[in-house]
Amino acid sequence: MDKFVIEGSKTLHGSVDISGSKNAALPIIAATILCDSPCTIRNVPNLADIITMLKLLENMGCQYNFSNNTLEIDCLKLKSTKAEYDLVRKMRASILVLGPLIAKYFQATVSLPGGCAIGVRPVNLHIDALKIMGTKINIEKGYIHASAKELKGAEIYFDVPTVTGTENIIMAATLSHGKTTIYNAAKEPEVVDLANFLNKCGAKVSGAGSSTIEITGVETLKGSDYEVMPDRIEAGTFMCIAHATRSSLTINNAPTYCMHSIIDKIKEAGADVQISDSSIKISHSKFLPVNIKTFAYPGFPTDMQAQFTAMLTLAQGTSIIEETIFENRFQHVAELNRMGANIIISGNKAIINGVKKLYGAPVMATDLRASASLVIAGLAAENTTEVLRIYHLDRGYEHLDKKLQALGARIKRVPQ
Ligand SMILES: CC(=O)N[C@H]1[C@@H](OP(=O)(O)OP(=O)(O)OC[C@H]2O[C@@H](n3ccc(=O)[nH]c3=O)[C@H](O)[C@@H]2O)O[C@H](CO)[C@@H](O)[C@@H]1O
Ligand SMILES: C=C(OP(=O)(O)O)C(=O)O
Repeated sequence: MDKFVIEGSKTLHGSVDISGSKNAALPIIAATILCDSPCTIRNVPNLADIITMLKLLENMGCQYNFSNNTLEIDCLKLKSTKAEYDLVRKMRASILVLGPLIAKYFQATVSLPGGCAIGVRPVNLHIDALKIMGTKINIEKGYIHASAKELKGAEIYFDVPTVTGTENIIMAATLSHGKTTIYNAAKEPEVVDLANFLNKCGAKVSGAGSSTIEITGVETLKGSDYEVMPDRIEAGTFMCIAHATRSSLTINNAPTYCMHSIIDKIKEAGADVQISDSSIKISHSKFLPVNIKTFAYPGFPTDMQAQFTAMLTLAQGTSIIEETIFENRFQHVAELNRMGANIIISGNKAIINGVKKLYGAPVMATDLRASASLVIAGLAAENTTEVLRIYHLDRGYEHLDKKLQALGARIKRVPQ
C-alpha cells in the first residue's frame, strides 16, 4: 500500500493533459462482450478500476492487450458467464457485465456489488428492468443468478435516473427482440459515449443524453475502433487544484462541452476561467464562498463534491454544499477538519466556514473523490500532509502524482 507525502503551499504552473474517462471506459469495455469481432478502444485510462474490469473479462475468457492507453480486446469465446465476488468487491462498476452477458448468452451470475464508503448503492432498478425484459432473476448467497429464453424490448421507467442502470439496460436492449424505451434515463455524457460506441458497432440507440432513450434490437454487433471521451471529473479536479493553490494552469483535452455546472461554480468561487474548445485556462483571482447542490447531469456532479468541499474551506465566507445523490459522501470532512478546516455536517449538508489557512497533517483517504479532496487540501496547506490509503485514488486518477510533479507540486508516492 502507498501513501502520498505532499509539501504544500506551492503555486503550480504549466499545463496538464486530461486522460480518458473512467466512467465512460468501464461500460464500453463491458459492452465488448456483445461484439462478434474484436474491438480496439483508445484513450483508455490506465487505472486500477480498468485493470479490475479487464481481469473480470479475462476470467470469463476474453483476451486482451492493453498498452499505451489502447485496448485490443476479443470477447468472442467466453467460457464462463460468472463475475466472482473477489473482483466485484473491488469495484461496483462490475455490475456492468450483467446487461451484456444476459443479452448475448442468456445467462449471467454476477456477485451483488454491495455498498461502499459513499452509500448503500442498491441495484434494484437494474434488476427490475431486466425482469421486465424477460429475465428470471434469483438472488442467492450474494450472487445475482440471471437467465432468459430471449430478451424482449420493453418500456422501462426508472424511479431515479441511474447511470450504470441506464447503461446496463441499453446494453441488454441492443440484442433484444423489438424496441426498448427507457424513461427517466440518466443523461450523463458517459451514457452518450457508450451509445456512440454501440452505434459504431451496429446498434440502434437513439436519444442518449436525453431522459428518453430508444433502443431497437439488432441480430448481432460487430467490433469497432473507438476513442473514449476525456474525463470531466479529472478535469474538474485540476480546476479545483488550480484555484485552491492560487495557481494558473492550462488544462488540455477537457470535455468542456459537458462541464458547464463545474465551470460555472468555480467561476462563482472566484476563479478566472477561459475556455477554448477543449482547453481550459484557469487562474485564481479571489476566494469566494458558493452554495452547491449535487444533482444528476446536467446538475453539479456528486463526483466533484469532495473536491469543491476541500477548495471552499479557504473561501472568505460560508459555503453550503448539499449532497442529494449518496447518503454518506462526506467522509472527507472529518479529515479536512483535522487540517484546520471548519466544516459542520448537518444532515446531507456541509456548512463550510472558510479559514485563512490549512495545516498539513496525516490524513486517511476513504473513497476515490475523498482522496482527491485530501490531495487538494494537502497541496494548499502549510507544511507536510500525508495522504494514507491512496489505493482509492488509484482507482480513478491516472498518474496524478506525476501530473502534479510536472506542474511543480512537491508530491511523492512512498510505501505506507
Ligand atoms: C461507474 C460509474 O459510472 N459510476 C458513477 C455512477 O454510479 P452508479 O451508476 O452506481 O450511480 P447511480 O446513478 O446508479 O446512482 C444514483 C442514485 O440512484 C440510486 N439507485 C441506483 C440504482 C438502483 O438500482 N437503485 C437506486 O436507488 C443510488 O443509490 C443513488 O442514490 O453514477 C454516480 C452518480 O452520478 C457517480 O457518482 C459514479 O461515479
Ligand atoms: C463513485 C465513483 O465511482 P464508482 O461508481 O465506480 O464507485 C466515482 O467515480 O467517483
